Amino acid sequence: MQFLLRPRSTALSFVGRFSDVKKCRIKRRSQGCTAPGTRIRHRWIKTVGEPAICPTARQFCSSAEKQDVDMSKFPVDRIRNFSIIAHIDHGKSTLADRLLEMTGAIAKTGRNKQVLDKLQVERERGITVKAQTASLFYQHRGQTYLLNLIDTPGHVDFSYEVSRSLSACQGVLLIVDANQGIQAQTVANFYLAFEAQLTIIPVINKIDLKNADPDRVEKQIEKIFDIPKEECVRISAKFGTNVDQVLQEVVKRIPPPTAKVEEPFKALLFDSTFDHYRGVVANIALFGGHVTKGDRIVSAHLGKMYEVNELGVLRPDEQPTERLYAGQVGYVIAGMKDVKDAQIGDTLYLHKHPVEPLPGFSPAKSMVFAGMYPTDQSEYTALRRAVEKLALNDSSVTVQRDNSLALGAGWRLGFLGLLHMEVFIQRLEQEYNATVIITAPTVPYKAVLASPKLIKEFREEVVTIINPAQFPEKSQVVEYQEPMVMGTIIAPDEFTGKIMSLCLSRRAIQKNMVYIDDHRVMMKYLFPLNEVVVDFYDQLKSMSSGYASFDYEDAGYQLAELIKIEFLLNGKPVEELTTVVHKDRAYSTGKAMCERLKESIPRQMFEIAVQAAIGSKVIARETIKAYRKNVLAKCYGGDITRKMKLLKKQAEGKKRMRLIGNVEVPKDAFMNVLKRK
Ligand SMILES: Nc1nc2c(ncn2[C@@H]2O[C@H](COP(=O)(O)OP(=O)(O)OP(=O)(O)O)[C@@H](O)[C@H]2O)c(=O)[nH]1
Repeated sequence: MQFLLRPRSTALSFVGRFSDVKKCRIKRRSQGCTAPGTRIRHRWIKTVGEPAICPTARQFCSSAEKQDVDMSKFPVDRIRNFSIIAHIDHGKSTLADRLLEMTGAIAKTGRNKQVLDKLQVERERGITVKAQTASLFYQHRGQTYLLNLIDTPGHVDFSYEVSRSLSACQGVLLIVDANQGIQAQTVANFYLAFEAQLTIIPVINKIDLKNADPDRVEKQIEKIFDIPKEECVRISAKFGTNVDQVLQEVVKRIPPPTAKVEEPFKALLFDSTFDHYRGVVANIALFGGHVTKGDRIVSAHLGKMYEVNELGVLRPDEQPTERLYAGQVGYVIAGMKDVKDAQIGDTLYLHKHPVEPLPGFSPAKSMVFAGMYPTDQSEYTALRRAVEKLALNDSSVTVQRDNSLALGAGWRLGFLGLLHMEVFIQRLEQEYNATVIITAPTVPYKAVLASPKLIKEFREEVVTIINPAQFPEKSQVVEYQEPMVMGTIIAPDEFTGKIMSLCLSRRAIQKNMVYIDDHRVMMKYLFPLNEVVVDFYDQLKSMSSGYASFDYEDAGYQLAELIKIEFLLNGKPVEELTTVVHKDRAYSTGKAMCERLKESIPRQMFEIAVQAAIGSKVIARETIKAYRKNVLAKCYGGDITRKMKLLKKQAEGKKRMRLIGNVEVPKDAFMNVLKRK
């Protein structure tokens, strides 16, 4: 029988025999460490059937292979800090597995699969959501090198994770799939690294595939990125082919950090997580000096002082050490109670030795907003706790309290994109057992206000509207603006015509089109964010048989003719259905939503008018017919005046119901209409 355990003294979990680990106590059920079939018994987690697939478990098994290196004497010129970046699924995490194995950080079991993807949602979806750091010791020509690697996510929604990881590095491995070639996120990630002036090593992965064409990919890299093909490394991360060459190139080509141990302590806080027992665990890159357990440190941005309780390196699990030195990447726990205390991009310094803060980086910008409510209001408090905890671990989510007449108390949440939103909700459901109603996503519009009353109310002239219900009327504004994005599409040229008409239908303006090789084109389009946020990528994928890739970046705001559509049930507006659309979409959206509402609301004793309206003008209408109760059923023959009296009474009853707007709308009707299709 095997047990998955979490010893009290360390953050490590491992699989072992009961007798080996009697003294250990489970601290908590750690994220991602529970395999299907795992259940908690007493204070132990017992794995039933399959042994736990806990990645951290395997790493502990390899602890014997860990080298003890005296970091105080470790020369900075033998440190390399680098990130692995690529388009989604091009093999970043698989390469990270091989690098961890080859440097002895984890045991070579043949079963290591995306070891650094620790969250349950990451393992289920097979994608990286959170960047992960690992410190490796590598022997090269008789010398030990310290390699700090950061595995990053590939999806556009998480590119903020990539850019902040790059701030702790001097170089990157740019992975490109030997079969798919350069894709949209390859280009986006290349430019992130290029603009940060990092050394870029192109790595062509999956050369074992039958359809691999590394020559073609090398040509693409030469043409698009202007990197000579001789600089590319060809590997198979899956089978470990040439992976050693990658390590050699890292040592040879990526420069060491310029940090000096003699300088005062100066560190960039580039990532953080929240542990309920120990508070904030901040990942830092040291740009100078050293920090020791017990030191008093200050965060430059907030000016708050903390005492370092624990620090160490990530190998890839936390391994506590006494000190961290210039050039190293590691973690500190310093009694920060809230992730907001650990502002990403902040500079840490020693209490008595203030330093010039590092440039840092701007906070993540929410691209998509949605309302979230408990399915049952009695679960509000539990859900509030879950949202707070999860938001602590994901500082790129913005949370504001919100109230809805139909759905009760809830929140308006801001996300970096739709996948980010889905991942957040999946984590709420899986990690906190919460069930929620999520409203239709909307993008942040801007309105330049004309009405002095509104300016006073909002306390500014240009307001950002994240809740369509608060969208100001046209008469009250000078103009509306909508967020724009610069989209990059890469696809085989046979699909160019179809893609162009799809983009046109999404109000996009073509900016550029180049051939990246004989058969593939790269197109640049300026899109309104609203047009790409929901289903654009799905449509693009299906029309190109899965061959097109898409990425976008923020491109500011543009003037737009926007219209607020309200939905009414028997004349009463339903606030949470209010939608903002471009004027050209108003009629089609109004009609489609009315039809969906009609399908979702059951027939009642009176007729229900479902209307879409722009101001006082109704633009679409559906009618839900009443059940006609036969009040005359018991009147056989008889007096006509009696029949008329009964029918009049029934009509009055219906009128009264309509008048008080007593439409019974089942909760799932809202969900059906609000939910994205
Ligand atoms: N045949 C083959 N498959 C590979 C190779 N490297 C990775 N894969 C497979 O490609 C898929 C994606 O690999 P990942 O390592 O998860 O890719 P990733 O870039 O980390 O993905 P994201 O984190 O989601 O962006 C997995 O099914 C891997 O097994 C390789 O060298 N050869």
